[in-house]
Amino acid sequence: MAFYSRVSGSVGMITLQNPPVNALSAAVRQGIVDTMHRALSEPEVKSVVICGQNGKFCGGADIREFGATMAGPPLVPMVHLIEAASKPVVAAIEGIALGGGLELALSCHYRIAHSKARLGFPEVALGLLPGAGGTQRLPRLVGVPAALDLITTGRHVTAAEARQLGIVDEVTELNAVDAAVKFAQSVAGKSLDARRISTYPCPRPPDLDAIFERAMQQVRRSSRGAIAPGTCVQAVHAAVTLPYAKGMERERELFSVLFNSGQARALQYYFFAQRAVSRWSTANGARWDTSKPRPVRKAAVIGLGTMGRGITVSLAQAGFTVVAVETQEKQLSEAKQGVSGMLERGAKRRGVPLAHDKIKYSCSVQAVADADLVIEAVFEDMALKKTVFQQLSAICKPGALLCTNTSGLDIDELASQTQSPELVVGMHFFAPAHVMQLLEVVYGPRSSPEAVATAMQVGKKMGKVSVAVGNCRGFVGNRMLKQYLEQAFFLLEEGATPEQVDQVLEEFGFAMGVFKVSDLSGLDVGWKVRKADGLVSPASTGTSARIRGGSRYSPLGDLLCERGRFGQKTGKGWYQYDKPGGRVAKVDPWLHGFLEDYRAQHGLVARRIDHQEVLERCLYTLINEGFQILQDGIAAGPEDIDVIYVLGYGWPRHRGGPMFYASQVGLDKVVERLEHYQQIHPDVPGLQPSRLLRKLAAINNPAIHKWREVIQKPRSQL
Ligand SMILES: CC(C)(COP(=O)(O)OP(=O)(O)OC[C@H]1O[C@@H](n2cnc3c(N)ncnc32)[C@H](O)[C@@H]1OP(=O)(O)O)[C@@H](O)C(=O)NCCC(=O)NCCSC(=O)C[C@@H](O)CCCCCCCCCCCCC(=O)O
Repeated sequence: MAFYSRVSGSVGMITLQNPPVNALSAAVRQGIVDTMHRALSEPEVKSVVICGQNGKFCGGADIREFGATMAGPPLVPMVHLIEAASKPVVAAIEGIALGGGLELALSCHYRIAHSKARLGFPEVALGLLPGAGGTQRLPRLVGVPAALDLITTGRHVTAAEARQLGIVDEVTELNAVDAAVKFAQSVAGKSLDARRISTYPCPRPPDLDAIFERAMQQVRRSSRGAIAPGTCVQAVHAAVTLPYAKGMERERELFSVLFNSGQARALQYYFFAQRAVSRWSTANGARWDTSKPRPVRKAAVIGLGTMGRGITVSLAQAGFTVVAVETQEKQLSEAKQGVSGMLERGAKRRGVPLAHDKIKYSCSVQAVADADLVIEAVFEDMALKKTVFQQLSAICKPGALLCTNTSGLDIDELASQTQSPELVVGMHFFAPAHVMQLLEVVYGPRSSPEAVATAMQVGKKMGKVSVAVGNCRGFVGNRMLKQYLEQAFFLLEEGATPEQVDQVLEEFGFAMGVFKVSDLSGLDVGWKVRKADGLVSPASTGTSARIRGGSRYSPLGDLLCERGRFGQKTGKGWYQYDKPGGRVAKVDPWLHGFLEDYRAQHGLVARRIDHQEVLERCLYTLINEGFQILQDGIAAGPEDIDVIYVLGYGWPRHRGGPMFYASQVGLDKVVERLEHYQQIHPDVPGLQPSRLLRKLAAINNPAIHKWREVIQKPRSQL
C-alpha cells in the first residue's frame, strides 16, 4: 500500500510500502491513486513528495502479479494522474528506481536522487518493455540514443550518470527524502508547464534512421533470438514518429505482444529461479534457514593455474584476505603476474580499488595453516588431489573448511583423506572463474550443513550465484552435458557435420554450438577423463569399436585427439582456425573427409538428418538426465538445474532453462520423442525416459512449480 502524511505543513508525502522493494502491487497502485487525490484536494498542501519505505524508492511493477488476473488501478492512468497534477510532485529516489518505479518517477515533475541510488529499465530482462510510458517519456527527456541504450540493455545507471543524462534534477549525499521535501517547498506554486515530460517534443537527430538501423543490428547480434530487445527499439521508434498519445497506444500494443509471449514467461520464471536457489536444501535434510555459516575472513587457494588464478582474483575482489600457493617458484612468479594483470583490468573496468594487498603469495602449503577456508585448485587428478587433502588435513587449523575445485570428481573420496570429512565440500567454479557467475557447491554424504552454508555464503560474497548440488559423477551440469555431447557425436556418425549441429543449437539460442564449445575448452579435457575411465581403446573397426560396457560409444573425439587436434589451442579441432589460439571457427574440409572415412570404416551409411532430430536428440537426452538428477536427489528442484544451465552452459535465458523448456514443450511429448529415438537406438541408455519424467508426464504435465511435490525426497539423516 501507500501511506499519506503531511510534512512541514504544506508538503503531502506519499510513502510506498511493499517490502522488500516496494513493487507496484495492486494495493500500492490503489494507495498512490487514493493519496494523490487526497493531496490534491487538501488546500494546505502546496506540493507533493513520493518516496519509498526503507530506503528503496520502487523496484517496478510487481512481477508476481503478472501470472494472475490484474486487479487494482492500472499503471498508465496512475502515471497520467501524477503528471497532470496541478501541484508539483517530486520523486525522492533512494536505493532503486527500476522499471515501473522509474516510470513513476518520470511522471513526477522533479526527481531528487540519493548518490547511491540506481535507476534503470530492466524490463527487457523479463521479456518486456517499459509499459507505463517509459519508452515514450525517456527519449523525450534524454534523447533517442541514450534511451535506446538504457531500454534495450536494461542496464542500471548510478545517480551521477542519471544526473548527467538529465534523468534526475539533483543528486544528494544526504537524506534524499529531506532534500525532496525542501525542494518541493521551493517549487510550490511554480508553473508546471515545462515539467510534464509527455508534452516535450521528442528530439530528432539528423541521422535518425541510421541510429535505429544500428540499434536493430546491435540487438539482433546480441539477443540470440530474444524478441524483447528488438521490440523495445520499435517502441522507442514510436516516440519519435508519433505524437505522445499515439505513441502510448503503440507502446501498449507492443507490450501486449511481449507480455503474452512464452519468452516473457520463461524470463520471469528464470528471475525467480535465480533467487530461489539461495534457499537451498540438501538430500539429507539440511536447509538454508536452519544452517549457520562459519565466519570466513582468510581464504587460501592451492594451485595457481587458470582456475586458481581466477578464484584468487574473485576472492580478493570480494574483500577476503587470500593466501595463494603454488609450490614451484617459477610458476608462482608467473601466477603473481597473471593475477596482478587480472586485478588491474578488473579494477579499471569496474572502477573499484585495486585488491593487490589482499593477496599473500607463497611456495609453501604451510602458509595456509591459519586460513578459515582453503580452495584446492590443482589439476583434475584424483591421486594428486588426495595427496593435497591429506596435507591440508594435517596442516589446517581445526574447523577450517576444505574445498576442492573439481568439475566432477568424487567429493566423498577426497573427504575420506581428511580427519574432518564433515568440513569438505566441492566448489565447482566455471572458467574464467573471476568472470563466470555460476558456482556449484557440492556436498558429499558427510558434508555438514554448516560447511554447505559457509561455501554458499562465500560464493555469494564472491558475486556468484551458488547452487547446492549433491555428489555424483559430473554433479549436475557436466552430468547432463555428457548426454548432450554423446548425442552430438552420434549425429556425426550418422551423417551430420559439426557445423550443421552447431547451427541448429545456435538458432535455438545457445551462445555457441556444442562443437565450437568443445574446441574452445579443449578436446583433450574430455579425452583425459575418458582415458582415466578406461573408455579409450586402441582403434579397431566395426561395431565393437563403438560399444563400451554394452552401450553405444563414439570414439570420434578420441580419434581427433590422437591426431593432435585439441581445438582452438592447436588451431584444429572440430573446425580449423587460422593459427593455434585462433578464435574464428572455419569449416574444415579435412574433417568432412575424416568423417566419411570413419563411416566407411565402420560400415555406417550417412543419412540426411533434419533440424528437428538434432534438437530433440541433443536437448531431450540432456533434459532426461536432468529428471534423473531430480529423481536421485542430486538437485533439489528444477530451478537449480535451470540456473546452472543458463549461467554455466550458455542455455538461452529466454527459454528459461532445460527443465522449464521441457515443461513448455510438454513432458508427454518429451517422453514420446525419447521413446521414438530409443526404438531406433536401443543401445543408447540416455534415450530411456527416466521414471520421474514418465511419472510427471502421466499426471498430466503439472506446472513446474508443482514438480517438487512429486519428487520423492530421501529421508533426513541429520
Ligand atoms: C530490485 C532488485 C535490484 C533488488 O535486488 P536484491 O539483490 O537486493 O534483492 P533480490 O533480487 O533478491 O530481491 C529481493 C526480493 O524481492 C523480490 N522482487 C524484486 N523485484 C521485484 C518485483 N519487481 N516484483 C516482485 N518481486 C520483486 C525478489 O523476487 C526477491 O524475493 P524472493 O522471494 O524471490 O527472494 C532486484 O530484485 C531486481 O532487479 N528486481 C527486478 C526489478 C525489475 O525488473 N523491475 C521491473 C519490473 S516490470 C515493470 O516494471 C513493468 C513496467 O514497465 C510497466 C508494466 C505495465 C503494467 C501493465 C500490466 C498490464 C498487464 C496486462 C497486459 C495485458 C496485455 C494484453 O493482453 O493486452
